[in-house]
Amino acid sequence: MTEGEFDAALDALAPANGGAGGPVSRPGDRMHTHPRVHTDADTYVHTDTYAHTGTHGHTPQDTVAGMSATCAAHHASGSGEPSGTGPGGPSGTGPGGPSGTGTGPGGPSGTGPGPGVPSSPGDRSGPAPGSGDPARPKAPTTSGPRPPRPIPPGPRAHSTPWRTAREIAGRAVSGPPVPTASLLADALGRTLAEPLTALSDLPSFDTSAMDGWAVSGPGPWYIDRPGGDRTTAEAKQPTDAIKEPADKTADTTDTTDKTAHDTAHDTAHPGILAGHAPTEPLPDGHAIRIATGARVPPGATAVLRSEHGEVRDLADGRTRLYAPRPVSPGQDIRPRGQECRRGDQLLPAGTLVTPAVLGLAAAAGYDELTAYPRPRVEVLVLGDELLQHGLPQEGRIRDALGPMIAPWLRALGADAAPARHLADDADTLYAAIATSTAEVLITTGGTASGPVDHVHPTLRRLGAEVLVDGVAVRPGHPMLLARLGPRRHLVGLPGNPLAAVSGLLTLAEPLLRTLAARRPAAARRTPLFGSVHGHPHDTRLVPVAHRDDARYGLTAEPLRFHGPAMLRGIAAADALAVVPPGGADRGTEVELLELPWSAGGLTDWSSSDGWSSSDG
Ligand SMILES: Nc1nc2c(c(=O)[nH]1)N[C@H]1C(S)=C(S)[C@@H](COP(=O)(O)OP(=O)(O)OC[C@H]3O[C@@H](n4cnc5c(N)ncnc54)[C@H](O)[C@@H]3O)O[C@H]1N2
Ligand code: MOO
Repeated sequence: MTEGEFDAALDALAPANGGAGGPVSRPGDRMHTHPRVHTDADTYVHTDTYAHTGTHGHTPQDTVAGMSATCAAHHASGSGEPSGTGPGGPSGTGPGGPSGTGTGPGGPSGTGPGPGVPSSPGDRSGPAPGSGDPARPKAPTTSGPRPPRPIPPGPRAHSTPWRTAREIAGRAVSGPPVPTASLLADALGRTLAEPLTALSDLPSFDTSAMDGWAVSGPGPWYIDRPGGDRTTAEAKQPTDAIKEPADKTADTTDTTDKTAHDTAHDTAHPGILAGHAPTEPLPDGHAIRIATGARVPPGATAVLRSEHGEVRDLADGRTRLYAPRPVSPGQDIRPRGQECRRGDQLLPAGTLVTPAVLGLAAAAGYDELTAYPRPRVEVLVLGDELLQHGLPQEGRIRDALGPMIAPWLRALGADAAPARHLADDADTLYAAIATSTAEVLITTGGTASGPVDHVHPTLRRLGAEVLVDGVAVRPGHPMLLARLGPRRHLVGLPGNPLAAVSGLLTLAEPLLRTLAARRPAAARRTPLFGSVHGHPHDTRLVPVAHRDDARYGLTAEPLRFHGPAMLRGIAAADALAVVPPGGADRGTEVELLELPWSAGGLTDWSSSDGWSSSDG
């Protein structure tokens, strides 16, 4: 069955099942919404496959999240990967015993390894379906007795609830290291360790807000030149005329109207420019041309914009500046200290240094900022099958994680060196971890229990303390977190690319956040544009895109191509939706994990500071 045929089949199913998912056919890469299906076993195809085969059964999940087992099976067979007949043996033979033995996620503290952080009250990855969590939709009713569900092997037995895992990662270190001073440019993406206090008044002098004339008192005004030579700007005007006291009652019969433009753009007499030294006081009744940002001379009472002034040659040969509209005192002058006085706190400690903060700091007189250093992170990409160039071929695939993980870590505030590629060799991995000087090591792949999955044995060999060993989240459940030593940690990301993203956001992000003293992103909840099926026990992270909806306003639209081995969905996503066990219907508000580039966050991912593991 082709992708299109599969989608058509799902569309056809929707009305038959009650169409709970809203519209079923939309353009683009959006995931189709699907009816809630009738049996618990059918609700989450991925896990069912797991349960029946004792091995991973990704294929249905790779295609569409919320779909019936029937469709999934069709799709799986159409895609060339058998459904439910994996190497793990016949249905129901997976190790782990029946469900309900207390190994499911979400129990009281102690179900996860490590420090035993209790589940947060809102942790919905905890109890098994149907256990009365009011926030979770009820499990669909079944038509007959349900056979016991075998527990899948491996990490499942140790799975830490998703929220608990995040809390453990966030508390794995007590706080950031000692702050350091750095040049402004180097502080980007770091967190201020001290309040940003104004080193100067801002503005530090009375400033013209507009190009025009600084004027003193009511008009009309004689026009001066800067530099103390009090002459008119107009060559025709006798010098002595402007040395006379201003005569506000003089005959103002025009002979010629010069437009303001003519005068304002007289480059021979540009007036007071930004950056110029202070000028003499401006006497009452006088005006002087001034540029935006220039110091307003003492005595000036307002700035008249060039487009609001009229320079007229009078019958008596004099030239005067007129303001057809009333000029209010202080108009278009930014008084000294308008934004802040020296010593004012501009930003509190704990502020993320964004480009705007750099600008403010520079404006306020800073050359350096005291901020927490970026955590130094090393990425080790494992897998002999990985190619770094060219087309996938002969069973080998391109490394998708090396190019992705290091810049993503930088966006999370880390100083990540370019990824290193290691052969699938236990001693190589051991040496790389043992000799690394990084505060955080990230490995990709090798977390499961295959013949060349060396991460667990290597951590044992290193005597590491495993804080999280498997998380009740899909994809990515084999992810792990280990303490290698004081303030040295390792996050093991699963090799499947979207599973690695899940691990990055579940374990690496909270750890790096604490190390970098970054504040957690404000929790954001958004209604789902379409239904998403849930895993029976585990939290799901599903790529979503923001989408306007007539009924719900801004919604999160689940995207297709969200299987563990796929990046197509996440690459088009704005966020990952946190789907609780049991799933969520259209319109249900779900928590979103915003992606750094869509959250308005800082995406300082371009380069590292150039450190390598040989640095001290
Ligand atoms: N018996 C079991 N087998 C597996 C389980 C399990 O519970 N029991 N879990 C499955 C799940 S879920 C995942 S996720 C993976 C995790 O596997 P590893 O972390 O050991 O990763 P690998 O086996 O090395 O690779 C898995 C998959 O990902 C591809 N890969 C690896 N690195 C990259 C990369 N840098 N770029 C692109 N793709 C990569 C690799 O070729 C494999 O296809 O284990 C399941 N198995
Ligand atoms: O399928 Mo795994 O869930 O990629 O972690």
